[in-house]
Amino acid sequence: MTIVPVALGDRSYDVMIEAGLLGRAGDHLAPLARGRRMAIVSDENVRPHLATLTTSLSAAGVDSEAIVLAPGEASKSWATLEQLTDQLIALGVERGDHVVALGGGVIGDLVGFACSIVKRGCGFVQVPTTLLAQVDSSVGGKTAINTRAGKNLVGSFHQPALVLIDPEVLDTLPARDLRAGYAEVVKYGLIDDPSFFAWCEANAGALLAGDPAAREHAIAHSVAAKARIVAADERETTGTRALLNLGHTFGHALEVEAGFSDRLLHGEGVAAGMALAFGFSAAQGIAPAEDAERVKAHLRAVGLPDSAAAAGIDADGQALVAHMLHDKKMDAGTLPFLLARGIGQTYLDRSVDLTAVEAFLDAERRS
Ligand SMILES: NC(=O)c1ccc[n+]([C@@H]2O[C@H](COP(=O)([O-])OP(=O)(O)OC[C@H]3O[C@@H](n4cnc5c(N)ncnc54)[C@H](O)[C@@H]3O)[C@@H](O)[C@H]2O)c1
Ligand SMILES: O=C(O)C(=O)C[C@@H](O)[C@H](O)[C@H](O)COP(=O)(O)O
Ligand SMILES: [Zn+2]
Repeated sequence: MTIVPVALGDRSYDVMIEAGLLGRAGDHLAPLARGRRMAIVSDENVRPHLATLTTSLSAAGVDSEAIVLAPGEASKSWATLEQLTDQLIALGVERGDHVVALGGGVIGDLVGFACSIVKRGCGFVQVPTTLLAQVDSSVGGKTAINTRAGKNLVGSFHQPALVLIDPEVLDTLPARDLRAGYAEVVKYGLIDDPSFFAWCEANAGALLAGDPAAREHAIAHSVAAKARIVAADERETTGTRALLNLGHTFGHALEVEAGFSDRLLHGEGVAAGMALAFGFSAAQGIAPAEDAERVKAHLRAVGLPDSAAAAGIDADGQALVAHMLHDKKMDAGTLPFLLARGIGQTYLDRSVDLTAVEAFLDAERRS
């Protein structure tokens, strides 16, 4: 088993990664159950894994009750949050209990947020079942729902008590969702790890084909990178954690245009967003054009969108920049952007001219 510690003082926890771990999850969850019934929140598509988890819990002497929600980004909403908090309260969840979030990033973000407000905060455990959730969303404690105005605009920081990752659950994940999650893997290479980006170029095929060694390496490497960044800047106050937002200012604007629907998955928006961040950096003379082209070429090679058009979004620069003004990185009326001096050289630029961003997006749209 690989164990990655997330060092956050009295909020520290471990991320355990091991093939087949879901079938043994009960052993790790029993101490958190304190002899009480555990609530598990999941979605319809995850039912086969829910059965494995409940069996493992009962073998460890823990009773459980499942709440199964509708799948998809639309569940990160006020309506589903209200329904879920009512259900958790009806189940008698106490502050000292730990609710299990079994699913992708949607379940993890929603359940984490619900657990941060039910009874003013109860515990939770992340058992991520998508590549995206295993490499990114289950670690770090960002929780949220979407609002009409934008992505993740209402939420909290609420750390899980434990993260259990079983790479084998990815065997049932549809190829499109696997690819979308892969965008967040590539992100770690582009942020500050050029040799990991080179590893991605060489191994993406094997990883996306389900090769266990490639999959486990990508998960463990990504989790370690995320744990390091989160430990350095838990609440995104110094600029370090903002690096994890590479591609997201552009990507979230594309997601708003798509109406948080299956038309554009989060990872697809991030892929297009990273291509745009590199394209803009190159257009401004900050990054070499070859690096921006290399990023786009890799995204295309794995079937991810490398532009707004490839993501199926036809919106002008003004409309996209208007969405960006709701970004949570806004600071005293200016919008800091994640730009890059090259592959593995991402930085937070606080002096980006939004009219230049608009012009760049309009030129891209015409090209
Ligand atoms: N909190 C964070 O730090 C963070 C980081 C990245 C992304 N996110 C959020 O995560 C969300 C995207 O997460 P996602 O890509 O996991 O999407 P998701 O949770 O919608 O899961 C994708 C699809 O896979 C299905 N699924 C999940 N596990 C499965 C399995 N093992 N087998 C078969 N089907 C399975 C789901 O039902 C869904 O249809 C977005 O809302 C994004 O904003 C949060
Ligand atoms: O954990 C982080 O910090 C991230 O930024 C990870 C992102 O991949 C994730 O999509 C996150 O939810 C975006 O954060 P937001 O603050 O822009 O909503
Ligand atoms: Zn993301």
